[in-house]
Parts: sequence; C-alpha cells; structure tokens
Amino acid sequence: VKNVTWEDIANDDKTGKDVLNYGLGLKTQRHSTLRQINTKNVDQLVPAWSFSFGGEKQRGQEAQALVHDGVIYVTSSYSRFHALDAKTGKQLWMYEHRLPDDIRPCCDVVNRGPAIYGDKVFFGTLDARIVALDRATGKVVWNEKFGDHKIGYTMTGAPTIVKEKNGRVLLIHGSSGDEFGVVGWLFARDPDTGAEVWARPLVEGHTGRLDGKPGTTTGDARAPSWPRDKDGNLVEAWSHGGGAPWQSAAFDAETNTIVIGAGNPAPWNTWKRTKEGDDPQNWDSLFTSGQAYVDATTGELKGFYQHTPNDAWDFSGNNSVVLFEYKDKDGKTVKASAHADRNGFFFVTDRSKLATGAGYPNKPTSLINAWPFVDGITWAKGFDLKTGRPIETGNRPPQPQAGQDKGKAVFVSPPFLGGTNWMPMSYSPDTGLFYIPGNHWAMDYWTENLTYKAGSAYLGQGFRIKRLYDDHVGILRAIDPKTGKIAWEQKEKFPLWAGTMTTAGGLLVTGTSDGFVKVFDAKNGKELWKFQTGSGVVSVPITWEQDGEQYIGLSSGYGGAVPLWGGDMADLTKQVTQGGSYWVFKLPKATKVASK
Ligand SMILES: O=C(O)c1cc(C(=O)O)c2c(n1)C(=O)C(=O)c1cc(C(=O)O)[nH]c1-2
Ligand SMILES: [Ca+2]
Ligand SMILES: [Ca+2]
Repeated sequence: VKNVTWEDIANDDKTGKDVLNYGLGLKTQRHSTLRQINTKNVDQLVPAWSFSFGGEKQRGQEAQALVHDGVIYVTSSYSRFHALDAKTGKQLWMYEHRLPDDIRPCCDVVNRGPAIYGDKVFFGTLDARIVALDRATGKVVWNEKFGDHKIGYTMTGAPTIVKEKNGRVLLIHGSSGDEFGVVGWLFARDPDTGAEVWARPLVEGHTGRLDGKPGTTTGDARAPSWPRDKDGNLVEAWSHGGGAPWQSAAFDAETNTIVIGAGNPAPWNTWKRTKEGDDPQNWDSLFTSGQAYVDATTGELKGFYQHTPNDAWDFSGNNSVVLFEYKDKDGKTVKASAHADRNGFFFVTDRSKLATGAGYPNKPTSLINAWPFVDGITWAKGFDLKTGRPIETGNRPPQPQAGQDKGKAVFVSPPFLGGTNWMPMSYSPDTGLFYIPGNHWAMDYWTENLTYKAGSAYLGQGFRIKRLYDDHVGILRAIDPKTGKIAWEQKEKFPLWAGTMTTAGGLLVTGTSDGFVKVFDAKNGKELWKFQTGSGVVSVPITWEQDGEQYIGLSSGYGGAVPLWGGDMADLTKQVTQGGSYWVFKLPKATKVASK
C-alpha cells in the first residue's frame, strides 16, 4: 500500500481524492472542496454499490469511513473493521475483534471510525483496547489495553493523528465509561508500536503520565472544584469522576494544541458532587462537561472552557469542537472554536486564548458568545459573557426527602440525550454557517440514592424521555456563528442521529433514523434529493473523487443511544428495522457528459 504521510493528513481538507481524518480535516469542519455533484445535478444521484457488514450482529452503525488510494476503511458494530474497494464495494479484508462477554458500553456496541497513518489503520474496541492493523492484510500489528473493561472502560470514538511541535507523530485517543464511574483519560501513543507517550486524566487532582513516569496533576492537586466529606477527604464521586473524552479531537497545529470535549461527571447525581448543604453552583466538578485544550507534546491541560459547571443532567461536553476563523466587526480575524452542546447552547470561544493557557480554568473566560440552537431550554436562561457561566433557572432535580429513595421529578429540556449528541455538525466556509443535527425533546427527571458498585451503572438519577412537539423530534438547523441567528431549519419525525457534511457544490448531506440519506441546499435548506437505505442512518457521510467521478458514502444500520435510553422516542423508533451496510452514490455517467 502507499504510505499515508503527515502532509497527506494535514492537507486532508484541501484534497478531494482522499478522506484521512474523522472530521474531513484537522479542524473537523466536515467540508469538502468537491463540486462535481452540486445543487444543479444532485437530484440525479444513483447508488453505485452497497456492501453488507454481514454476520448476525447488527445494531448501530455510527462510523465515518476513511478513503485512501481507492480503498475505503470503515468500522462496524461489535468492533469490526472492513477494507473495501472504493469503486466496486468488494471486501478486501475484514478484522473481527474477539470481545469478552462482560463489556460495558453504555449506549450500544458502536464504533465511530478509524484513524490512518503510514501503512496502518487504528481503531478502538469495546473491551478498552486500541488496535493497529496492517492496511494491506488486516493483520494485527499491535494491540494495547488501556483500561479495565469490567469496571466500565470501553472505546467507541475514532482516534486522531497529530504531529507535535518537535516533529513526532502521535496517535491520540480517548476512553468511554462515565456511566459506570470511571475516570476519563486522553492518551498519546507511538503509532508504530502503540507505546504510550503521555496520558491525561480529566478529573481535577488526578495525576497524569509522561514518558512512562508519573506526570503533572490535572488542575489543582487539592481538587478544589470537588467537595470534601466531614473527615476532610475528597468525596467518593471524585475517585470515579468521569470526564471521558469519548468523541474525537481537533488539532490546532499552529499552537500545538489538541482540542477535545470532556464527558459528564460521575455520578450524574449533582448532590454527590456538592458539599452537604451547599449550592451545587459552588462545585464545578472540573474538568468535566467542557472543552479541553491539551499540549500535544506533553499532554498538559493548558486551557478549558466548561459548558455545564457541576453538570446535573448528563449534558456532557463531548460533541465536536470545530476550529474556524471569521472576521469580526473591525475586520480582525478571530481564531475561534464552535461547539453545539447537549445542553442546548451553541458556543463560540476564542481559541487563541484557550490554546495559550489563558482561560484556565474559565478565568478569564474565553467565551465569545453562547446561543440556544433548540427551542424550549429549561435549565438556563443564557450565559453571562463576563464570567462565561450559565444563568441557571433552578432546574436541578431536588434530593430525596429524608426516608425516601427518590426525589421529586422535574421537567427538563433538552433531556440528557441532548439538543444534539455525538453526531457531528459541519461548517461551510462558503455559507459561513454551521449545520447542527438537533432534536426537540424533554424528560421527567428525578434524583435517586446510590452507592458505587464496580461494574454497575453509577447514575443516581431516574428519567423518562418524551416529546416536546407533536409534529417532529429531529430539527436540522443552520446557525450563523457571528449572530446566533438560525438561517434555516428542517423538521424530522424521528430523532436525528446522523452527522452532517457540506460541500463546495453547495450541498448539505445527512441521514435520518427512518432510513433516508438526504441532501439539502446548504444556503436555504431546500431538500434536493433523498434515498431510502433500508435501515436507520445514524452515521457520518463522506465524499471523495476517484478517476474523475465524485462519490458520497455512508453507513446504514439503526441503533445508538435512542433505542436503548430514549423512553417514548425508543418506542417511536421500534418500527425501524435493523441493518448494517455501507452505501455509495454517484452521478450516472451520461449526466456527467451532458453537464460538460
Ligand atoms: O460518558 C460516557 O463515557 C459516554 C460514552 C458514550 C459512548 O461511548 O458511546 C455515550 C455517552 N456517554 C452518552 O452520554 C451518550 O448520550 C451517548 C450516545 C451514544 C451513541 O452512540 O448513540 N453514545 C454515548
Ligand atoms: Ca482529503
Ligand atoms: Ca455519558
């Protein structure tokens, strides 16, 4: 095989013939420069081929594929990996990871995709390993266990390749497991051997590693954002604190900074992370439910902006953090980060501040602005732009009364599954808009007593997800990052659980839980084309060019968190049949000739 170089990866967003990053570029904008398929001809799109992932195993297919030199690299449910001929769909090889019986993924047996570098591909497995495969044969080159799957460590996210400032290429990956009460870690490895270079825990006061030795502590060693008990010891929750970086990173090469979202604090129960008798808003549970800025060379946490301090609703902070630039009122270029959070707000932060250490932790704030991107948010009125903190409404679920094991239920929107979730948004530099696959829904939410038990769910909350509107759940919205104005929207009957992609051809591509791949005009939201794939689409589209033709590809196969945790919405999507296939589309040849 032809080696993938760092230059190939760094230039990914400008090159149409390959797709080498989760995010279609290091900034993770999910924008392609290809324009052969465009607003004028997309209605003629036809399937080129479809490939079945096979086996008896189905469930959610959430992956974003990579493409290099005519080969598609895609992962499927239950820790499987396929290499496919991009033109014909013929399987070149398959790797099926042997999983133990006692894995504990919270939210389905999903995988979001591989990373690629040199002659290898890399992916995370549900038994908390990261595996490197030979691109030519699919044979295992190395395989590293990073956590104990029996207590809840697992991995679903796609890894990232970066080159740190001294010229070393690193494989970056996170962990999952907050719902079982494990501490979230971000890892950097040598892609050739799998050897750990550094590791960063995302709970304040826990100690990292560098070059095989104990490294620095994350934040303040005394962990002042976590309370102490009567004896002066940190509370039990601190040892299990969560903060898992379970989605993928962006890389700011200019400042040598890895940018990644940190997960929810564990347990969900806000009172277990609050000093007895005190206001939860005094205990932030750092470094959870926010965006983390990590030095690529040392693994040092040098910046952090927290979207939900002392997160009581499992909003988490994991969703993609997209790097982009815009001109402000005075014509000055602002290097910004954008993030659509499960808490319902779309955040624009000053990346230049965060990447250089100011703003850590939250002081002074790097927040430029935060706007709602869904209707009906109950937990906060907005954000104080001076402090960067939410203006809460008093929506935290109360503690159980003495002698009771459940507290009074409160009505919360968005619910814990979020105004949006892992399905990544995209940014078009042509329209200047972000495209967020959102949902309108809510939950009844109450506090429950709990104690930690290794390998058991560690939540301390009960919930039931329900509708917010009669006519729709999914809400695809285009938002202007300078003003927060919604440029257009499209409603969907079922929850939206697929990522979006934009192209220079003026297209916005996504999928729906009732099985369609859909293409919209990125400028005005007009639906231009759709195709039924036979199962729900909860994956992430890509596009590439081969031998003069542009292709669009994505996985089909319903699953993920909604059918498992979604209450009324899980009931709604019971009618969606399972599947597991990769679909590829292109223009008919005749159309290509005619359009010249
Ligand atoms: O905190 C975690 O460790 C963690 C991990 C995952 C995961 O790895 O899939 C999800 C969540 N949390 C989560 O809160 C969530 O809503 C969720 C949805 C999905 C999915 O694939 O549909 N995964 C996860
Ligand atoms: Ca590319
Ligand atoms: Ca979680």
